[in-house]
Amino acid sequence: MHRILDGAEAEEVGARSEKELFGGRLRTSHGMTRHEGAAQGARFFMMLRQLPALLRRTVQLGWRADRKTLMVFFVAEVGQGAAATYVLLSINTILASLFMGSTTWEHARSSAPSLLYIGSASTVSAFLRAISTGATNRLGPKVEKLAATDLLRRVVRVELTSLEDPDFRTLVDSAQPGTISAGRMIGHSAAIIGGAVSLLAMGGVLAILHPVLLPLLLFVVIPKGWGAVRNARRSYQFMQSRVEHIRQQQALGRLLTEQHGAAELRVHGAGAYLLAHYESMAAGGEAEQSRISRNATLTELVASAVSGVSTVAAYAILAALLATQHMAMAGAATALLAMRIGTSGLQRLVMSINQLYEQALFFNDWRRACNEAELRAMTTEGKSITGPFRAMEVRRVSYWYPGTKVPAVRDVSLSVRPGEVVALVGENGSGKSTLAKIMAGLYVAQAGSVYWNGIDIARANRHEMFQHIALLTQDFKHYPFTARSNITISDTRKSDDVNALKDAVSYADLECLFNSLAHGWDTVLDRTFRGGQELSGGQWQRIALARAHFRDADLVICDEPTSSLDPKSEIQAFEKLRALADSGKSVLLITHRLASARHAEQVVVLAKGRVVDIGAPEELLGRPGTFRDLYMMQAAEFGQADLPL
Ligand SMILES: Nc1ncnc2c1ncn2[C@@H]1O[C@H](COP(=O)(O)OP(=O)(O)OP(=O)(O)O)[C@@H](O)[C@H]1O
Repeated sequence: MHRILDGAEAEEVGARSEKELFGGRLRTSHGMTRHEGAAQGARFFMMLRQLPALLRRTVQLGWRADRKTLMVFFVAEVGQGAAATYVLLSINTILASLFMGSTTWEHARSSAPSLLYIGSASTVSAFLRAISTGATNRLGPKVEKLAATDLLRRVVRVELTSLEDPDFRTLVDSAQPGTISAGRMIGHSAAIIGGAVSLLAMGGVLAILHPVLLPLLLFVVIPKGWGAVRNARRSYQFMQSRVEHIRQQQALGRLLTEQHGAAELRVHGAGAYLLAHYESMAAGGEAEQSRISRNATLTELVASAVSGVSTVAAYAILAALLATQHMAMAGAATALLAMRIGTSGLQRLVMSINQLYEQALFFNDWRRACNEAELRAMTTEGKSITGPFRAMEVRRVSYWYPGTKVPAVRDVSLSVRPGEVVALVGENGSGKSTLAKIMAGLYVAQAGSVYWNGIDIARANRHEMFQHIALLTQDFKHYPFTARSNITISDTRKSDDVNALKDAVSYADLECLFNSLAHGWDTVLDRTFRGGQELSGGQWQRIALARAHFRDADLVICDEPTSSLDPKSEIQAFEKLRALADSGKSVLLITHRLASARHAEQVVVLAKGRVVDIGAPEELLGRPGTFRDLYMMQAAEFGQADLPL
């Protein structure tokens, strides 16, 4: 049986796991997600100051999600407030009549219609409450969906470098709860608006009865509000300090459950090892959460005690007003009723404000992520790229990954023309993939320029440029969709074009495979879905080839496109890429198979980010240099010492 660890022990065990797996104790920095309110301390009045803006934002979201339902909600809430005022004032009239002293049959009879009206007003109020609850329940999910899609729409457009930036990733991750918060804020805002309307009604009645009753109401409720806000701040700060931990814990959880890598995990016995670390990392969070709950209970107790004392004082003052004849009996009875209703209403109001504020802290992360994603979006402006591809010129380009001092690509120049295969070769880490991403317009070089048909792509509309490019990378996506969608996803504008699909399938020699799939082209290529099927690595690579072909782009960028193919298929694949170039397309080919580079018009050899050799393959093989050395090394491995000169 597991021994329950105390807080310090659990923290220590969690820290050990983090060090072993992730190289150190995690930063508890909030990165971009630091929220001023939580950092300064969410003071009650600061919260009240923010309330109008919060309500405005929630209403705006509700308006965007479903304006008709929002209007219905408002009408129902105002109606409830009016009904509550009417009921209370009518009760006061009846009580006044009863306390006149003579409880005669006439008095009772004259009160009967008022009682009937009170009953009707209460029924209407209940009816309106049901309508406003229904409207709130309908709006919440709609707003949540709106917030989630708003965020995804923005994130999907950001520059690739932003997705590799850990701060931005943390921000996007911590914005996820914010989308749920947006939905919840509708409910809390509804409660605030409804509560404020009925409180205004109660306050109005109390003010009519005696002005001192109004501040009394506040004294009872303010301590509760203070406690709630204090706890909201704690739980937000806790969540923020654990965002990084939670991400890493979730990564461990995924490793334990996902199919990819499951075989290795079992054979190497890494499952139990990772599970143990998962448990110890979770223990740290658990201990912290228990500490926060203890503090929250303490705060609640203090708040309830102070509020209790205020309630006793309020009733004592009411009794004093009655005793000193500053208030009539009927008025005191109505005031008691209004105080009772008002106190619980005000308490609910304070709680709703607090809950709205708590959700707003997460919602603000969502807003921050949306704004940041907007700032990091790839521009859709710039010079238009139209007409067929004529040339790409790379001139003295250098690129540094964010936070690195050594450039991954330095001072590189080359060109690509229609009908050419340009092969990028070089050792691991020499900068080939980075250069390909720069040429694809995914990274913007810090020095030098890339020109597409003479237009500097840093100043061009890159979305238009992408329409001319197909990308086939080493880590191409295995979409958990049908075989058909896995190919047509490269150009969704023509996903119904059966002839283009057939061409792509035939290009990648996939006919036999597709005919053998249980549901043909409609088979889902993921075993974790019912009826799904898994493919081999080589078969997946053919799907990726078909995907690139389906796009029918001017420039095809292939990063190690054949690493999983058998020798025969590999030779065929290179022949197909050659044929693609012969049909007028351009191919940028990254490969470690130097024999295949021989079919290129131009070979560019990279070392430590620099071009160390460039020229036609025969030319490079004919003179001493890196390409010739590497080629000889590979040839010797296959027992072909002679160069194919
Ligand atoms: N996202 C990244 N952030 C920071 N550094 C990176 C990133 N990607 C690559 N690098 C670094 O940039 C350098 C060039 O990497 P790149 O992937 O371009 O090499 P490559 O020639 O394609 O290697 P390989 O043949 O192994 O695929 C390497 O030192 C690598 O560590």
